[in-house]
Amino acid sequence: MELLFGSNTLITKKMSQTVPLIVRLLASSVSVANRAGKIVRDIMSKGELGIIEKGKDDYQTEADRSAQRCIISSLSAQFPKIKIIGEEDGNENQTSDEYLVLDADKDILSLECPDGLKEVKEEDVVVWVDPLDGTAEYTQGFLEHVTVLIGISVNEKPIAGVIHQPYFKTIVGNESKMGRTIWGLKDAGVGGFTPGSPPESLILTTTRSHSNPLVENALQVMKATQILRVGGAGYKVLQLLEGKASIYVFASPGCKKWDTCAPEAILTAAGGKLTDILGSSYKYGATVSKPNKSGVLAAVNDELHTYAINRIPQELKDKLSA
Ligand SMILES: Nc1ncnc2c1ncn2[C@@H]1O[C@H](COP(=O)(O)O)[C@@H](OP(=O)(O)O)[C@H]1O
Ligand SMILES: [Mg+2]
Ligand SMILES: [Mg+2]
Ligand SMILES: [Mg+2]
Repeated sequence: MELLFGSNTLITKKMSQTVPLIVRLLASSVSVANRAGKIVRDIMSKGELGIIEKGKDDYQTEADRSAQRCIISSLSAQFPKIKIIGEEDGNENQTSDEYLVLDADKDILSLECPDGLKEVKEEDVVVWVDPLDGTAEYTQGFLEHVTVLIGISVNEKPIAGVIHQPYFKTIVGNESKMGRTIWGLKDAGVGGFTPGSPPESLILTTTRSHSNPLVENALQVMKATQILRVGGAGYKVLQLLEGKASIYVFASPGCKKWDTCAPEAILTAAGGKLTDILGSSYKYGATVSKPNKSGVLAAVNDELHTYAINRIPQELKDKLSA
């Protein structure tokens, strides 16, 4: 009787406690990323991509626009004071009831919030949204490279994030399920996939569609046994998380804060590191410049990250220093 009374009290106490903002925001981000992934698939199935050329080798499709509208409408409806920055211009203030998602993932809601994040307020948070990472690959049919990225930063640092893969196929019995969502939270861990150990030999991952002589130079000096060339910052960091590659090298401007915020948060939560090619961390506050001018260098652990930084020639570092 005493035991029953004790556990009931505990349950009541737990339910009456409110879930911290960061956990609620991550749980909502997981739900909305799933919906954005469905939008990305539906637009591809209809076949009307509505491609716009934003710049050289830089495209936007109806999927980028609609997925961003879904994510920004849904998160701003629930967290009105949070600053949300999305890749696609002219979309920030557009809200749409059609795509409104007000659910929050139940498993994430039950995560224990790390002590240092329990008191975070909406005003301290900036969310970076890449509604479709790997647009070039999306238009060319390399659909498994495509991800939806929602990165959560607090006081300029990426502390949580979601990478959703709309085209990841899981076979359950006779049925196949499309899409999976990977998440990470600083000091709490990562989930949604099976982490893999780094490969035995040095395997690099890099851009498939935005290479240039600087990018190639940085790859050559690493003395790797293999170089994987795939689309999207999200997909490349997933390859690190899954043990398919150990270093992501991109010695070029081109990636922006929305490309790296979510991947950096998840990689860091898993024990890895993402910086520019000089080894300095990017900041993710509301007023920072959007381009990652000094490239991207990410590794599964500190040792491999240091190895890579040390191999980049000083001349190349000078060329890319901001
Ligand atoms: N030279 C460049 N010009 C424009 N965008 C670039 C770029 N280099 C990289 N990016 C952006 O960085 C992300 C990862 O690039 P990559 O696949 O080449 O590694 C892509 O995001 P989006 O697909 O979301 O635009 C891509 O557009
Ligand atoms: Mg783009
Ligand atoms: Mg991107
Ligand atoms: Mg994009």
